[in-house]
Amino acid sequence: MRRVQGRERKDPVDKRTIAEPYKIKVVEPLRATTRDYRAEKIREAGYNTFLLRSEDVYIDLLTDSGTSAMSDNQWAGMMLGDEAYAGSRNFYHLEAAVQEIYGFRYVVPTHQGRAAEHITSQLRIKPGQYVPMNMYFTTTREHVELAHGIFYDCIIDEAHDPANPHPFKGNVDLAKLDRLVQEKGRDAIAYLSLAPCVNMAGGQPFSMGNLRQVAAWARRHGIPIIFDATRAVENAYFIQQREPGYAGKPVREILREMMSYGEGCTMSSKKDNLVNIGGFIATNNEEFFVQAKEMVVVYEGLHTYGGLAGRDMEAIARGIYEMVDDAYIASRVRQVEYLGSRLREAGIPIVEPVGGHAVFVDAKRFLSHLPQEEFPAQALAAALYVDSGVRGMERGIVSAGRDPVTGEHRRPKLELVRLTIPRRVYTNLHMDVVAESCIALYGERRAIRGLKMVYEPKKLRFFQARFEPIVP
Ligand SMILES: Cc1ncc(COP(=O)(O)O)c(C=O)c1O
Ligand SMILES: N[C@@H](Cc1ccc(O)cc1)C(=O)O
Repeated sequence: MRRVQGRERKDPVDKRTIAEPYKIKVVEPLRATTRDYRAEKIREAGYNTFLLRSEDVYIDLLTDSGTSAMSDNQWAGMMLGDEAYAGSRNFYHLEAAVQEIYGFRYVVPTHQGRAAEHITSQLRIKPGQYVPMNMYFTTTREHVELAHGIFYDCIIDEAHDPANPHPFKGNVDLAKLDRLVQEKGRDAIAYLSLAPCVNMAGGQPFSMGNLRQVAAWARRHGIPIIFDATRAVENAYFIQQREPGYAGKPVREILREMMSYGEGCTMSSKKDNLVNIGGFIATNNEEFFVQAKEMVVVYEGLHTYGGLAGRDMEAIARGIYEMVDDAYIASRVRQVEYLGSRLREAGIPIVEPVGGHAVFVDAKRFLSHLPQEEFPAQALAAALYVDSGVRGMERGIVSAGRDPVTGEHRRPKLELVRLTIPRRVYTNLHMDVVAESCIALYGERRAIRGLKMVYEPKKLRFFQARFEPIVP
């Protein structure tokens, strides 16, 4: 594959490059640093990439959350912010965009996704109830547990195997759902929380076929589906590309069909919606809507702004229409695949297939000389930063935290470093720099030492934990 700022069509007849469907109008300089400087900075940051200053990072692949480049249309919308406390016109634009594109009737804005999760968990979970999810997400599970609910993993087993090439590793295993109902009874289940493009599995989509079956199961048992719609458009793109019957169908229609199987969703707009801040709850359940509106005023702000400025709601509304542009979403997901293909060609172990928002390096295989107690993914993310100033994120034993009942480390099968690609921000030459750094490190992998944790926060420990190298 040519190293150019576009990607090549798979179609052997037409080998022409497809470029990004936008041009760059504003740029932000990047700062290069030396290796010694970075070694000092990561030490000061306790070997945790979350604790680095962004100005010390060269290419920032920590997250795709809130890091998108907004369009000129979104920036123009920011100038039309109606900063009224109540009834801002931008709220009505947001509401209309969600109704039109996601298809849910009622909308409650929140300042970001976890606020929507907080309100939903508190209102919809009775203590002791289970919430089946297609793999955990850190904040979602935390809010389930804070509401005294119990997380239940119902994703297919293939999702826990980084090398398994299943095209829809985000699928739900219906036998696991059946088992839960048989053992605990229907009333022990609060709702099904389904995430498109499952973050912790590597950005893996579910298929429409699987979703239809899950929806039929849920209807039969009277259990609502509440999506975590954070990366739903990326999932819609994979359905378009991989699922029979959907080729050539606009992602906009696919997304609408996906959402039609749910009662509602929580949303972190900081991803698919192409903005730097925001989120919402959307639902067709009027009773839940009324309760959520009552609760949002306690934690976020009035129900027509939910912790957001008018200008932020306008940017989300416009981003919602932009995200369903087929050319945009193809370009976004193909850039992720481009980085994945460079690593794959070099023999670096990554999660296959490559997901929608990030390439996940398999630290277990990359650093096979380190046991999981020495935090291989944490060590690899730190080493990558020292090598090139590229910032990724640990997604392994540190992220998994401790079991609330036993207090023991949870030991996920996946021990990964996530290289997360912000939307419309970097070019493929940046991806080449990232790939070259991973390749160089792979050559020197035996020199990477394990870490010990010297500070461990009680909740969501990966954000602030501190480490030191293990001295042999
Ligand atoms: C799948 C998923 N759900 C929920 C959230 C929570 O969203 P936020 O960061 O906006 O609070 C995130 C990111 O944090 C996410 O990736
Ligand atoms: N949702 C964002 C921010 C985040 C990162 C890690 C987390 O565990 C929680 C939130 C992301 O996935 O990048």
